[in-house]
Order: sequence, then structure tokens, then C-alpha cells
Amino acid sequence: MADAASRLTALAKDLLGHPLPMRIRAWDGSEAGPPDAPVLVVRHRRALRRLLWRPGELGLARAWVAGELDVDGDLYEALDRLAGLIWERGADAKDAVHAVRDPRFRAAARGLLQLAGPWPPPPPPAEEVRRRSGPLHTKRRDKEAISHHYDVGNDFYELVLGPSMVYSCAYWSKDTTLEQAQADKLDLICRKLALKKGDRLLDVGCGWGSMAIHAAREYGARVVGVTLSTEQAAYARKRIADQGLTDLIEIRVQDYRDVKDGPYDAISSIGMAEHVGAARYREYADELYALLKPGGRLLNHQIARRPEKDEAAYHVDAFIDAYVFPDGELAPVGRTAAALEEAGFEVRDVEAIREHYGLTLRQWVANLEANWAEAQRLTSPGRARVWRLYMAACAVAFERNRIGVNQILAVRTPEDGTSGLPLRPRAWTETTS
Ligand SMILES: C[S@@+](CC[C@H](N)C(=O)[O-])C[C@H]1O[C@@H](n2cnc3c(N)ncnc32)[C@H](O)[C@@H]1O
Repeated sequence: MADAASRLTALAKDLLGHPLPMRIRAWDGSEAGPPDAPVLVVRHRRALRRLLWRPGELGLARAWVAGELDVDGDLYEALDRLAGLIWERGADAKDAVHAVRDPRFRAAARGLLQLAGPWPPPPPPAEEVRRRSGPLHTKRRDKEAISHHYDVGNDFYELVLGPSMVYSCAYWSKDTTLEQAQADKLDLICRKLALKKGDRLLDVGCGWGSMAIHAAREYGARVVGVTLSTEQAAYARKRIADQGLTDLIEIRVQDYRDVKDGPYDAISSIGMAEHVGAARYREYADELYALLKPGGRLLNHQIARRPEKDEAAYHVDAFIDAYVFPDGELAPVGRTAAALEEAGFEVRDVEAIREHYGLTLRQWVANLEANWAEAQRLTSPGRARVWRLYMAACAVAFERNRIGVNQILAVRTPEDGTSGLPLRPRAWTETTS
């Protein structure tokens, strides 16, 4: 009988209707497939059982988290090749229906079942979030989802994010470091908001307090930062005390829907609206509008995805939902802009900075890899693997324009129409390559 790698390669071709664009190394040490391609390592045939049980992303993710699947070689190239396969070839549901009717496909599925060994598959890895039923984005459920993602431990985030502790896309220029690019991003937002000494700034989804600190220290703003994560809040308060900024900054563990002490001169929302859910964008926009004084500005920095015919696709992918961001949702940028306009905002500027997120994520992955043993110790080997795959896959998704990230500047323009913006807020000629 042929070795496991050759059988897998042949079965994958019959199942996919296309050769697998990777080399395979199987549990028996055999190898097959294109010689120069990255190697998909199938350490244990249990991985196949998981895949047959949950075909597609979730099955792959479970095997990856359990350490049964790995990549030897350039992870980005491997993901890029797989993304090409999934996004360009697997997108058409009609193909899948044809495939299931095809006797070759059915024979291949039976072959895989044989190769997979004794049924049933093992239980999902402990890192998987237990699915909850009931309505999405209630305050309670959002708090649980946020704790899952952010209460992994500040030490772990320090390893990945580095000293800037900013968990959103940085603003790069040639030869900058991550720390500089993050500081540049925070400063860009302060300038877009035209912050000045004494202004009241509300930073919704304040993370570990980096924006609050920058705005207070560099612009003299008085800042309220809100987060749902108790660990983030504790960390932010300590940083603020260490820098002697407690008079200017207050950090609260509070849902943004419960902030009632407006009006503010400006609001920043950086990497938070991804948690809101597209169905609630209007509620989100209404809340922020009500918290601003007339003439006040909002800077909404948010990941978006390309439009889909089926809105169910806006829910994040199965792997990310099960292991990383439960209940996260991405929608096209127009949905956010429309909700802001409907709430009464004047949308003044949209800056798309997609490529910057690819660069940021690659740096986070490099930080994680450089601290791999420590990262596994601080969380678990499974969780460290989840994060590496999630961040590398997101980098590829940004680079391939599957998802993007945008800064929307919106003003609560008063009745008389004075927006307070300069005639030429930004000159294209100033941009660097
Ligand atoms: C991706 S982090 C971004 C943190 C920070 N803005 C940064 O750029 O580093 C998202 C933040 O949104 C917060 N968040 C999510 N939903 C929230 C809600 N309903 N109310 C308040 N904060 C929320 C999380 O607690 C977290 O601090």
C-alpha cells in the first residue's frame, strides 16, 4: 500500500478537484507533493478525523490547536496558497454540490475515512469557546466575549504587542519600528480630532490606556477611557499612575452604552466597533452622537470586510469565532459610514490603511515567535498556536484585500453648518510611500 503522504496527496486532489498547493509530510514520516512548496505536517491521523467531522476551517483549526497539524517553512506562503485555494476556488457553493455528487469525490471521502483511523474524533481542544445560544451583543454576552479575548493575561499581550501595548493597526512609514508606528497612529488620531489642552476626550474601548496617555501627555486632554476588560483597566491605571497622569485620565470598566456623562469635545473609538455587531451600528452611532457636543468630532478606526450577498457572512469566520474573537463581526465600511450619517454625523474623511495592518500583524507574529517558549508558558501551547495562526492568517487577509481597516472622521456639525474643519485637512502630496 502507498505511504500516507502519497495517499493524502491523491485524496486531497480528488476531494478538492485541484492539486493541494503544498507538500505533505505524514505521521509515518513519508512526504509527497511539490518539492519547493511549504510543508503541511500531518503529525497524527486524528487530524483527518477532525476534518471529516467538521470539514473546512473549524476542523483544520481544531487539528492545528491540538498540534496535529503544522507548517514547516514560510507560514505566510502556506496560508497564501491555502487562501488562494479557499477564496478563489472554494467560494462557489455550486462547485461543492457538484463535488458531493461526483463518484470520485465520494470515493475519496471514503478513502480519507479509512486513513483517518478509529471513529469518533477526539473532543475539541479545551481552548475552544463553548457556543452559547441566545441573542448576540447583549451587554452580558459582550462582557463574556471580551473577557475571553482580553483576559488572556497582560503578560502575554506584552510579548505580542511590545511596549506600546496598542492592539490596533499602526501607521507605518519606511524604516519605522512598531513602537514609532503606533505612536504615529495615536498622534494622527489626536490631530484628526484637533485635540487641545483641556478638551474632554472619551476613548471607547481604551485597551491598555495608550491613546488616553498619548492624548493627555502630548495634548493636555482630559480623558475618560472605557473598557470591558478588568485586566486591561488595572494595567492602564498603573501605567497612568507611573506617568503621573492620574489628574488627567480616568479609566472605567464600563460598557460604552452606559457612559452618561457627556458632552465630550471628541471621541476616539479604535478597534472597538468590530465588537459591536453590524445590526447595532446605528445604536452605536446614536450613543456616540449623543455624547458629543455640537462641533465635536469622532474618529472611528475599524476593520471592514468586502461586501457579500449574504449578510450572515459578516459574522467572523468559524476559526476566529471559536478560538479568538467570539461574536466578532466585520461589515463593509459603507455600513459604518451610513449608520454615522443616519445618526446625524457629517462624515468628513475616510482614510483606508489596509496595508498598514499587514505590516502590524507581521510584527506581532515576529514578536510572538521570538518569545515562543514564554508565550506557551503564559497561556497554553494550544492558545499560543491559535494566536500565531490567527495573526498570520489576518495578515494574509489584509494583504489580499479580503479585509481592510479605515479611519472615519465624523463631525457632529451644528445646525449652522460650521464643521470646524480646515479647507484642506490633508494634502496627498505629503504622503510618503
Ligand atoms: C482591539 S481592542 C483595542 C484597544 C485600544 N483601543 C487599542 O487600540 O489598543 C478593543 C477594546 O474594545 C473594548 N470593548 C469592546 N466592546 C466594548 C463595549 N461594549 N464597551 C466598552 N469597551 C468595549 C475592549 O474591552 C477592548 O479594550
